[in-house]
Amino acid sequence: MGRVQKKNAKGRLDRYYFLAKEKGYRARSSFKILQINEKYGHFLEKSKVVVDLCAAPGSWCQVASKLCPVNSMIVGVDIVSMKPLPKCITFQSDITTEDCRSKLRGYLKTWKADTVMHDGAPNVGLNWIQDAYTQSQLVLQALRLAVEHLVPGGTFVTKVFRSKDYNNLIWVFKQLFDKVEATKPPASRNVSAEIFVVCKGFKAPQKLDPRFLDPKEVFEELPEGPVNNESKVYNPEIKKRRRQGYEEDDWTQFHPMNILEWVHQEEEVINTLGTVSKLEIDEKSAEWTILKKMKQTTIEFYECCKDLKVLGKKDFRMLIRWRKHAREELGLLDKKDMEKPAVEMEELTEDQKIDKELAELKEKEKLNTRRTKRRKNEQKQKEMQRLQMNMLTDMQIGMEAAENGVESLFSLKLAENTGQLKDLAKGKKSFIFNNNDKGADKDENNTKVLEFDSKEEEIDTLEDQLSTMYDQYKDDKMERDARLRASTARGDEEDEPWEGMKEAKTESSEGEFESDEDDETDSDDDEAINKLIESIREHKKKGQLGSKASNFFSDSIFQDIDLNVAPADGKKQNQHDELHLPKKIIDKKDRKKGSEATKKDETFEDDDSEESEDNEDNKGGFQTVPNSYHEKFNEDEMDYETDSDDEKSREHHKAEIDISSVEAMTLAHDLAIGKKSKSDIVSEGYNKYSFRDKDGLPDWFLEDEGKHNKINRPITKEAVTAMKEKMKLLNARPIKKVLEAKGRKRMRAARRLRQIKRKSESILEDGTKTESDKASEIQRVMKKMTKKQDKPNVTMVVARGQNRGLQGRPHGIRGKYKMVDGVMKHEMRAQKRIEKKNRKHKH
Ligand SMILES: C[S@@+](CC[C@H](N)C(=O)[O-])C[C@H]1O[C@@H](n2cnc3c(N)ncnc32)[C@H](O)[C@@H]1O
Repeated sequence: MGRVQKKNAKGRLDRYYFLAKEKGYRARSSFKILQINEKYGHFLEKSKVVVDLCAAPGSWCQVASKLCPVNSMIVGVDIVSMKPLPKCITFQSDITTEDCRSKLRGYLKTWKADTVMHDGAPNVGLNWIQDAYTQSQLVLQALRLAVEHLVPGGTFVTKVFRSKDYNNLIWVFKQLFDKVEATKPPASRNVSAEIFVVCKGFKAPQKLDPRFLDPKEVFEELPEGPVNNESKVYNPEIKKRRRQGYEEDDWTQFHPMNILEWVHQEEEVINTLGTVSKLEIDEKSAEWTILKKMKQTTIEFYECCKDLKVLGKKDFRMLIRWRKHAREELGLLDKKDMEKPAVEMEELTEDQKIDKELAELKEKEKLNTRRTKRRKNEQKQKEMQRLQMNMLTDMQIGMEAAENGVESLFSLKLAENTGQLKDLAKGKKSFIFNNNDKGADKDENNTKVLEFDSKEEEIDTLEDQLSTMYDQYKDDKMERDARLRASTARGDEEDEPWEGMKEAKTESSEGEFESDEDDETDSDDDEAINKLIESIREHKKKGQLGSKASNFFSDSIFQDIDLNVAPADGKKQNQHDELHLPKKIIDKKDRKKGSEATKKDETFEDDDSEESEDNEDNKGGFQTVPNSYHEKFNEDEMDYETDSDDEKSREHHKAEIDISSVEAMTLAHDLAIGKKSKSDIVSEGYNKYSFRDKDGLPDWFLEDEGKHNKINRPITKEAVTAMKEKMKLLNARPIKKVLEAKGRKRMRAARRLRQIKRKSESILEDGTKTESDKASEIQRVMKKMTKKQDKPNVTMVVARGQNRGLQGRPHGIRGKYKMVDGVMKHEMRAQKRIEKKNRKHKH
């Protein structure tokens, strides 16, 4: 039993009191209904109409308004006046009167309540008899109102007190509800005799026997019979119908008894506990000084003695055990105990001992298997949760490995069992443990041990495993992450800032650069270029090019290239046969023949010059063809006429270029002001990361390295400012809502126009009217349809005094109205006054 609270002023200031203050509830009893609601299936959350009987000061109403669905109707009534509550209707009335019934009916109208709550307690106090009687009456009245207003299946929560009428009331509740349960929420003080009864599933009988709600019938006295108080101790909630009323000359319900008297008592010991309210302790008595020292005389024992009415079975057992020890201490052993012959334990035979041990072992084994099963289940559950919550990160790799192996990929326990732990400790990793290898030997733990002949083989296998796991991890990640899927499909470099000219990933391109440097034949160059284009096309087909690269290669000149891979033997063919350049460009080239002003691409300057020397007509070599995209960056380097198509194409590129990072902006600035040239960018591409030896490195390693091994590009203040401006502009764009509203406005205007048209047409078709009539009618229609509709006048109403918190239309108000607080109305009036004054001054 927990600590018993004191029922004095200080005792009331318990944690619920402070909690209620903190949460803004008007009374600590709010927690009672909160706890009841929690325990009995959150019925408030499902209630659209709630009636709170005896609601003052209103904390239950507050809870209801918080938990019930939005726009629920909460009606509270109390005999005393209540401060208005937001979202609640409250009124003052005695729930036992006809006035209350009719008012309630008036508020609920045709609605039926899902929940009726009653926390009534008579206000008289001091007089126990009067209290108990009026309380039971109040409960019956509350039940009457509940029966009148509850929906079938509805819930009724009421407070009852431990009294003679308790069982009778419970019996009545059971006739009217499917499920009736008594509860004492933790927020209800132990010192209080209040109990809450939760009745669920209102049966809503067609006809109700009036005797159910008649106090005279319900609380009718039963013929006297023997009282079994003992049963009250061990089964306080016994469902027997006993209507005995109050005992003769017993007008109180509070019966204290001296504890020593009970200890000395020989008969009816347990029965006494059923009748007594409190066991009083006389601290001065000599016997108590002995009993006080017993280890059984605990703080809990003291607390239990204070109020026997609120004790449970466990507490009564503790009291009875304490009495036995007390009697032993005082030398008052029970006669029965004295008479009882001591039971001697017979020695077990050998067979019996073995049987017992066996049974114990079996039990242990059972427990063990149960425990392992439970652990496995728990692990599975965790795993499921991880999956559901998308918590699978790189850690997953290790987790999956743990699932594959006995315990993990590197099971030290297993190494210990096989005697290899020492070698491992020395750093000799010449073995791993794997469950999946079929050819491996099985050790006693049903685990296969793989021994490797050489270190290399071991490393290879490990790498294979890691690569497979990494692939699987990537697949899983792609499956889960749609964004990742999309970005992979677009190409991984999508969001990366400009990194300079990247080393081509394909073997062919790598070879190409090398062959360039080695100064090999032109045919080799051509072949390599063809391969490069081919590989680009393949990438494009697979959608593996980044958006910038896609933009670049989507230029029309690339579409027209007819790839014809040059023969590897190096035989030179006509350049036009090998690589068909777009006709447009060839024409331009032809037109340019003989012109000395041809400027060449800086990057391939040497090659081009060589070629021009070799072949004047540019027939023998590959010609770098300028396109509009290049022109944008280096217009003065290009020398060809621009026609309208080129203009369009240039515009198209301009529109598509989106500088999305400060680095890119810096680069763009540098290019624009001539601080950087194209060749600078190309040479920047050759950085310390460009020629890394990637041979044989696993994908996961390269990918991870790619994320971090990047050149730190300088950024300028101007670029940062430009980016900020760009973002500002982006932010300044109207939000979706505004755009939608504008769209709606336009739609309405179009609809009006259509209507005007339709009406005008019908007017025009009317043969009975003159032309002038028709014209004036059309004008009228147009005026009517385009007229701005005046906003309806809204009357501001301030509710003062008793009217505060009143629901519904205020008396004497017509048309649209709005409830406002006084301050707002005053302020608005003042504002209008000032405006009027200003207008006058201006005139
Ligand atoms: C314990 S309080 C209720 C507290 C309320 N549930 C809350 O949390 O704020 C008991 C209330 O019952 C009211 N009461 C007692 N007899 C009543 C009656 N006949 N009709 C209406 N209310 C009554 C008292 O006025 C008192 O406010």
